[in-house]
Amino acid sequence: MIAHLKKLIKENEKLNRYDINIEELENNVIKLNGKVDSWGDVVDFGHLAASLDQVKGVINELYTAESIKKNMEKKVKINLEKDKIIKKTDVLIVGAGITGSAIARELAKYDLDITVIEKNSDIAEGTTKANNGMVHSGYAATPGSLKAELNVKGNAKYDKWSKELKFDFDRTGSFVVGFDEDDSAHIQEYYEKGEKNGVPGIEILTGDKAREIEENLSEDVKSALWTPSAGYVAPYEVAIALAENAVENGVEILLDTELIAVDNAADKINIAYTNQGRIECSYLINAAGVYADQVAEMAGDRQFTIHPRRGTLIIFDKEKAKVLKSAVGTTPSKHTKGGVAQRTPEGNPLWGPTAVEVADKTNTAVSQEDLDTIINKFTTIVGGIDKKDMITSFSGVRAANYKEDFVIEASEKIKGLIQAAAIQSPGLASSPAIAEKIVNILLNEEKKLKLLGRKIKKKNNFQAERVVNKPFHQCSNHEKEKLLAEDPAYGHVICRCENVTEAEIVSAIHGKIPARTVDAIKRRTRAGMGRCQAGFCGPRVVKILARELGIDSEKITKKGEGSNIVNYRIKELLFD
Ligand SMILES: O=P(O)(O)OC[C@H](O)CO
Repeated sequence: MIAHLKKLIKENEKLNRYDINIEELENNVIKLNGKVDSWGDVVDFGHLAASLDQVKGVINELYTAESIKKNMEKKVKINLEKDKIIKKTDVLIVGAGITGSAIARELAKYDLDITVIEKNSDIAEGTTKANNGMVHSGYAATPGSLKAELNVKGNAKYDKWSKELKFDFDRTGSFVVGFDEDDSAHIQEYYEKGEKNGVPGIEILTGDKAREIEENLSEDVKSALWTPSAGYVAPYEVAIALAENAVENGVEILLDTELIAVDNAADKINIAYTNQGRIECSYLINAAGVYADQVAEMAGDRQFTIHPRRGTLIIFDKEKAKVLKSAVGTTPSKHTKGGVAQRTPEGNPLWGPTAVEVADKTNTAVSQEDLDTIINKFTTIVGGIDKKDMITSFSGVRAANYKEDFVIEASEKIKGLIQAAAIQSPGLASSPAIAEKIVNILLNEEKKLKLLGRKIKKKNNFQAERVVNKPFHQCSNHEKEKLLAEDPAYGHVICRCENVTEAEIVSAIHGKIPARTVDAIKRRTRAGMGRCQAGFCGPRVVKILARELGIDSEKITKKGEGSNIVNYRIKELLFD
């Protein structure tokens, strides 16, 4: 393997993007020789020192570039043979996570034809769904960075977003707590950064003062950074709300549609080849999350590498909703600003994430070590919650780059390519401001390049308010009676933990962005998110999906191709 890497390194002309001396690089790779059995080992070694970290970046890039090239050659050939044109569009957004959805909705304010492609079967199915939902205040970002600029701006826009798009947002404030002098130094550093970044109301409190706000904080907490502007949301709910509102304003979203190659002849974006056929477009916005480096490579201008960083989260029973009012974070540790104990807007305590570098972008495993790290860290900070209150755990993968800052820019090399990449924390908080920045970049690029050749005007019929039904269990008795008279399926409770009715599930299946998988139903209605974790409602949801989509239950999946739930039937599903 080492010999192969060395050959690749020598052949590759792009190494200077890391300012790496080839000799030094080779020496470092040689140092790894004999100690490396697997790709995972390379990753571990890669984090021993900064120079080795760079080695890992280059190795990662070389491998990615090589495999993309091979895949593209293979897939484009197949696709060109089909030569099917799906559509022509002004702007193609790749990726329907929080970033892509926010950009789509912001661009929908303009007189543009906009298409979003998402390789997964639903919105927010990648990194977004496993985000902890923290709308950070902005104390951790390095002043002068894009993260610093966009975090504070984005955070301030959440009240308006929440009102217009009708998602839950709790601006509860957040702490970073300290136990000793080391922690105090970190808190002081965060305070100074926060002040420079313009975080409103930031202050350092004594432990006692912090306990006046958050009574279950450990007596051992001696000091705390307090930022009242922090809050939390359900990240998938925000992404779906944005995407639905984008659709309400004319955006087309194509799910299960994967970018496989880009025609960039004459150094400009011309055609995006997908697994469904080709899309002709003038602009391509890369919001592809952990795959953004691969998309940039396909589009012809890759200046960054995404190295996946896994984070595990634990969710606890809603019975423990009252344990914390605000979000309580810790001081930084390797690869993370610290992790947080907080609540979801529905009241489930949520702890994490961990931060573990992984080689594979699809590695969302949960290890016992991850779980122990979270439990050990937060049980020393907050009282009143125990392991037995856990209802689920899961992992997501952050889209980290080596600069540890967002990449938000127009390509200088490929006309029409705009990057919204390396969006890791505080990406969720920053997303309203990221979307605005991308729109400004696109408007400026068009003025300069005239790829569309017309003036882009603001629409006067943009509908900012999302049309969405209130959950049935939150309706007044009068509203419930009215709904029941219209549709008796509101009287049929499918998810008993979260009080979700059959009518709501059916409505999600036929919604603006149809929910066609069990997880998509869960993200829109909360069916399966409760204490029993779909033990009761799971099979019933499968049956309703099969009926409404007119397909066999064996074809129903948890989250798209390859995740079928029922293998074969030995008898009919009898329950109702
Ligand atoms: O661990 P970090 O620094 O990537 O942050 C992740 C989450 O935003 C913490 O709330």
